Amino acid sequence: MNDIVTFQQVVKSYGRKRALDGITLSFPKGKVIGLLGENGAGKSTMFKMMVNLIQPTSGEVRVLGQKPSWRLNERIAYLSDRARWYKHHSVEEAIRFGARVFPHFDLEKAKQMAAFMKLEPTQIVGDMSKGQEARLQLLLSLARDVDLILLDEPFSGIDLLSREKIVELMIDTLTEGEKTIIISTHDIHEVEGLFEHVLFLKGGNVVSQTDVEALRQKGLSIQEEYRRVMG
Ligand SMILES: Nc1ncnc2c1ncn2[C@@H]1O[C@H](COP(=O)(O)OP(=O)(O)OP(=O)(O)O)[C@@H](O)[C@H]1O
Repeated sequence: MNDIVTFQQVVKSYGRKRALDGITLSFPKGKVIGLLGENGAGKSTMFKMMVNLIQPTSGEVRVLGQKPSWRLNERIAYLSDRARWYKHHSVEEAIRFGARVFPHFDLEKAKQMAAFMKLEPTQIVGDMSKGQEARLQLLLSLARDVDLILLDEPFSGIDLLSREKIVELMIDTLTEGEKTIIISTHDIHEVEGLFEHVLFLKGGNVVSQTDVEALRQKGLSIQEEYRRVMG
């Protein structure tokens, strides 16, 4: 199995609104993948389907070769674009809580990432800035030793320099392994170096998908390709 997630003719309707319009695509295994598209293109809807939070109106989704289910979610880390952490927890407590409740959580890795992301162990979530909380959320997902990591807009609220550092850390730690990471973001320029494969979504359908190496060989950046296919 070379594809970790597949969508076959997937439609999702909310009343008369079609969030996904018969989408057929597959996400290759073992890569860092960008799921890119304008507001309302259907990215969050796709993530939620992969973790069984919503079901397709019609069509079929397969994740790790199976129908999405709560049981399968043990092998997936999912960071929602609306995620909030417990306000009263300190960074240290959040990490210990993560180790208790999330399957395959690497406590040591989480502590190292917190230090790298300049989060003090005693800092309280309720007192954090948006960007600090976003860093905490991100590390709690990245510290899980799972097959598939889904990050829905993980960098929003994180300032430019911190984002660049975090992206560097992710490039160092993620691009070599077996894991598949799917990331949606609007900050394409700053995370260019992270992606190995990109999918472009528009109006509930995939308009293009390509390996980033193939783009580079054509002398194109992801941002230039985005403008070309979305324009
Ligand atoms: N619960 C819902 N009820 C009605 N419409 C919805 C619901 N959830 C999503 N939609 C609609 O489905 C479409 C796709 O939404 P989705 O959140 O998947 O987009 P997105 O690509 O993640 O957007 P963004 O980049 O703004 O986060 C949008 O038009 C949105 O308004």
